[in-house]
Amino acid sequence: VSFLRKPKAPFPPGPKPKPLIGNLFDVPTSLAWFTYTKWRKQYGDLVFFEVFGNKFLILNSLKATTDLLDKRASIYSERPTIPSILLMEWEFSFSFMSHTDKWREKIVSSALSPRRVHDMLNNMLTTPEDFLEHVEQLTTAIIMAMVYGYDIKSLHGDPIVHLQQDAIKRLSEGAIPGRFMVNVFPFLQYVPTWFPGAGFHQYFKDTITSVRAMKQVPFDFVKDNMRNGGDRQSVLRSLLELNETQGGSPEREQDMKDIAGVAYAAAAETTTATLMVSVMALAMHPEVVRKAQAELDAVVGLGSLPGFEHRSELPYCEAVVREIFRWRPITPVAIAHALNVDDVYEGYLIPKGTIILPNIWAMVHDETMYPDPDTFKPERFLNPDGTLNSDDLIIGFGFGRRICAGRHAADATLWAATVSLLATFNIAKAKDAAGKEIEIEDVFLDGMVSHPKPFKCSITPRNELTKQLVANINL
Ligand code: HEM
Repeated sequence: VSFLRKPKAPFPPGPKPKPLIGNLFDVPTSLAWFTYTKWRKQYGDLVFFEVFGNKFLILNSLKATTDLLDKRASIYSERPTIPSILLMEWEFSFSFMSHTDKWREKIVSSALSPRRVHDMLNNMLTTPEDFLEHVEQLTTAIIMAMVYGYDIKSLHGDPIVHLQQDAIKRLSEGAIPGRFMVNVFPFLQYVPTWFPGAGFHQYFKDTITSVRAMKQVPFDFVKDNMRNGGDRQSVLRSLLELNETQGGSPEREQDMKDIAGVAYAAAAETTTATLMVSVMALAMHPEVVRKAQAELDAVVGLGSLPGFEHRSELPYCEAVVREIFRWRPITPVAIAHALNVDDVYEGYLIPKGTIILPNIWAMVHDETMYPDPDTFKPERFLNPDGTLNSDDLIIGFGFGRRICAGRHAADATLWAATVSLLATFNIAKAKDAAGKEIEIEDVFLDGMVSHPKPFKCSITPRNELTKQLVANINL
């Protein structure tokens, strides 16, 4: 009786597909969020497209995203499978996470100890030109302490950091849509290794070795620590102890090793990139630096370091942090969700299996919410009397059941690092030999996590007092 069925609702609007290949030639191969945002003007908040029968839906507004990913979370919370990610054994990272409560209290707060931020300040004083590396070292140290109870002193020569950097580099490269044809034609994974163009087999094989080592070596470290009665707390350790109290299943132990392995990917790279945005935004906006420093001096006092106990008394600094997350989100298209049944929204059919791409970039640049969206303006989060307004949603952390599990840790890290830097250093554009300011290019690199293009800036102690403060911090 299918001919009696009511005609199905149409798909949402989008570029017109060609037979078989669909929109293969319409989809952007780099910096996708700019194209998706352009499509918003043309097609609207929902943009639908197809590539070889795979269906995609771009969500270009916060309303549509909340309506679907939050209010209908029960059907919009799967993750799509990306062939290259499976073939590299990276898939564990996208299919887990219900253990988030354990992360918070004890472990997160000890990993965020002020000592690590102070280490960064100290490094800024000694070699300010390496500021990007100091930022990366801070976030890596925090994550490694949180997940493994493992202390790093430097990014250079640390064996565990090295393993993680290699694995993540391979993930980023391997997941770029156009990098491996196997993502477009999944059947290619079955062609033999000697087949022309099958070089990806070797790449994936090496990646598997790299990913396994990246998970195994720090796991052994935690096990050793537990066996020897060490008292280093960590997420992995508390998961393993939980497993032991429940009878100790080897499969679950394997899962836990995998969960911990994702830490560097999900946590260190994202937080590093956001801190880079922080330094970039401050260097480009001297008036913001001045206002934030004035607030810090009034509340904390020049020559002292801010702590979390000051956070609620620093509304302007809080607005700066919110604006950093908004202005240049480092996960501009979040992480794809997948829909597991047919759904109808606003009169359109969204078919089962559609891959949902939340375009965070379009949402944080929505002029009805954030007028003049490309301008870095912390005031947009303040009431006229200088208190914070109610817009405290950080869109950059994603949505619904899949919202970032580390958002509190990330937010706290960004806050602590940003206000500590502001309290002790002037951050400004660097100058060339002739004394002329070197402009900072507002350019971001492509990837799952979009970093600012490396840039130069000047980081100098505010005065002799803050210089001495930082120099003596660790003594
Ligand atoms: C500024 C830093 C960070 C940003 C911008 C960020 C952003 C995101 C985004 C956009 C998602 C996907 C949300 C969605 O699918 O709707 C996500 C997921 C996730 N994040 Fe973060 N993240 C950051 C830091 C962290 C940190 C520090 C951790 C761990 C300590 C972490 C752990 C995770 C995990 C485990 C998931 C997967 C959640 C799931 O699939 O259920 N992230 N993050």
